Amino acid sequence: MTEGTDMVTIKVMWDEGADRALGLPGYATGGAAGADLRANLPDRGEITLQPGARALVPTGLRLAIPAGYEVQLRPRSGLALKHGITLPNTPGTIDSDYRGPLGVIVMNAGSEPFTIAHGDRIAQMVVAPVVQAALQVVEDLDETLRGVGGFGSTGRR
Ligand SMILES: O=c1ccn([C@H]2C[C@H](O)[C@@H](COP(=O)(O)OP(=O)(O)OP(=O)(O)O)O2)c(=O)[nH]1
Repeated sequence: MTEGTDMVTIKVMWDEGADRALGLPGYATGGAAGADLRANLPDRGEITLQPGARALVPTGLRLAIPAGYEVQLRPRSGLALKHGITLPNTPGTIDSDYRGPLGVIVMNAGSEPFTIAHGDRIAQMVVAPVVQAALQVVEDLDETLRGVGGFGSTGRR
């Protein structure tokens, strides 16, 4: 644990048939925000994504995230830059009350086929606090400098 970094305990259960030898997601450095998730493909061995294709890649894990937190699934920048590998739903949302298999939706936005092998680090998980909104209907909203301007209303530069 790095000094200054908050820590929360997340209970993890291995999925049936998952390869436990891959180990739990790990933080590469003391200051890393994300723990890398590995493709857990003991039966299939690998998945090849053609350009533009996507697949649900199992991690072999189930989580019990404490109430008040979520897990976000994010792409790895190296895979994104070198191969165009991304997550179409980034950041993927893992709810604190979800107990099913943790899957990563991986998409090949590159121009070459890309093969994900068993044990490859395909994405990263970031733990974040959650705030829920109490939505309240009113007839007027307060005035602001921006007002209704949006979608580029402040210009390009
Ligand atoms: O990349 C993802 C996204 C979601 N999930 C799981 C955990 C999450 O808690 C659940 C539901 O996700 P989400 O709310 O994004 O999906 P939905 O399409 O709105 O489905 P639902 O009606 O089940 O909420 O699916 C994953 O395993 N990987």
